[in-house]
Amino acid sequence: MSIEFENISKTYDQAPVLESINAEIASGEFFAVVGPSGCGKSTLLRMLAGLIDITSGVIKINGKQVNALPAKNRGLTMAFQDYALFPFLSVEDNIAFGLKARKMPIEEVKKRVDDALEMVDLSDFRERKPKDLSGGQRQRVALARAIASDAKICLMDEPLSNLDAQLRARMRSEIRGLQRKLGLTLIYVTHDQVEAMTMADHIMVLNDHQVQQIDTPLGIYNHPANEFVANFFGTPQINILSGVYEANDDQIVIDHDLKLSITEKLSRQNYKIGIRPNQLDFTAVGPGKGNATISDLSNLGSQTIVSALLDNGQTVRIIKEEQLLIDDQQRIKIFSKGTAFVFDPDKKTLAAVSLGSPI
Ligand SMILES: Nc1ncnc2c1ncn2[C@@H]1O[C@H](COP(=O)(O)OP(=O)(O)OP(=O)(O)O)[C@@H](O)[C@H]1O
Repeated sequence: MSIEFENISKTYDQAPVLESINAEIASGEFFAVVGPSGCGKSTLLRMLAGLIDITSGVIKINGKQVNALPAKNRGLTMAFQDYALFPFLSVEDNIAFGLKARKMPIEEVKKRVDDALEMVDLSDFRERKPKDLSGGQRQRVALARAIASDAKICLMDEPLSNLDAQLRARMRSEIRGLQRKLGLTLIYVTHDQVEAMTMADHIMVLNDHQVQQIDTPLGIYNHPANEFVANFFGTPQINILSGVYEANDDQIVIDHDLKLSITEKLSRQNYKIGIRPNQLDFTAVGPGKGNATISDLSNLGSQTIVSALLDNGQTVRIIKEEQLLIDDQQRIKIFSKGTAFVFDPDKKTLAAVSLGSPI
């Protein structure tokens, strides 16, 4: 089942929350919606579910406008962060409720409930009432209910937010596997860029009431539409540095060792440059040499994240794929080994450029 958002806007008490949202979601696609808290992710999902009104625009499911269709007739299933479970029903009855209501044969209901309970690790909790569960367990019941459903569109709003890291990692791949197997169209709201990157076919990035970019995970990482998107994806965060365009040499100069060769002519003098921490490297040098001083080291086991202060006052983060033992305050020479992004003053991406070799 495909989904289309056509010029969807939403205002609450005249305050805009979403402006002119356009997106097409293909049948069987895993579509993640990401953005910072309050950017309107849940609002978009709730409009699609039919739980709140659309201020203007059209939502289509399988090519048919559904603006006025009641939630229960939209053929969707939902696992929302606060989606209420029936307090008087046991865990298994909560999961089976919708299936029984649709007159599914009882053996089929039992199988689906069993499979779903196993998947979310709650087989031993089937008799319990929601009040006797932890927050994370309740969330898993809501997830199991969505998994067991036979709807072809599934909406999930931060479904893994209350789970511990291990279970969350397992659930990510279980949900992804199940979505593929059943051919579900899955709209998945999260503020977690890693979740979106690892699970989705396409990602919609929302901010400032608007769509910033819709692309594949690698498309977003490799070709961010603007500074916001570049900042949102990637751990540790991309470095945003100031550079000056020198028209004579067609270069953007960050400092005397960090220069970007630019093929296209740029008109303005000052630019923001985005360089991912894995696109920088350094060598240790003697006192008074190089272009930066190490200010902090975080050893993560297989990697080391290094913070360094460039002599011109800008701070950069660099990832080394090794356990690095080096002194704080060590002088280093930073150089580049890959691509960078040049942002114009409106924060749009002008170009992805190759960094010049060290001089
Ligand atoms: N019923 C309402 N009346 C007025 N404003 C609302 C209402 N519901 C949500 N909002 C506002 O709309 C904006 C978007 O809220 P929404 O819940 O969609 O954001 P979100 O991106 O899902 O955030 P989070 O990640 O924190 O859940 C917020 O500023 C919120 O305060």
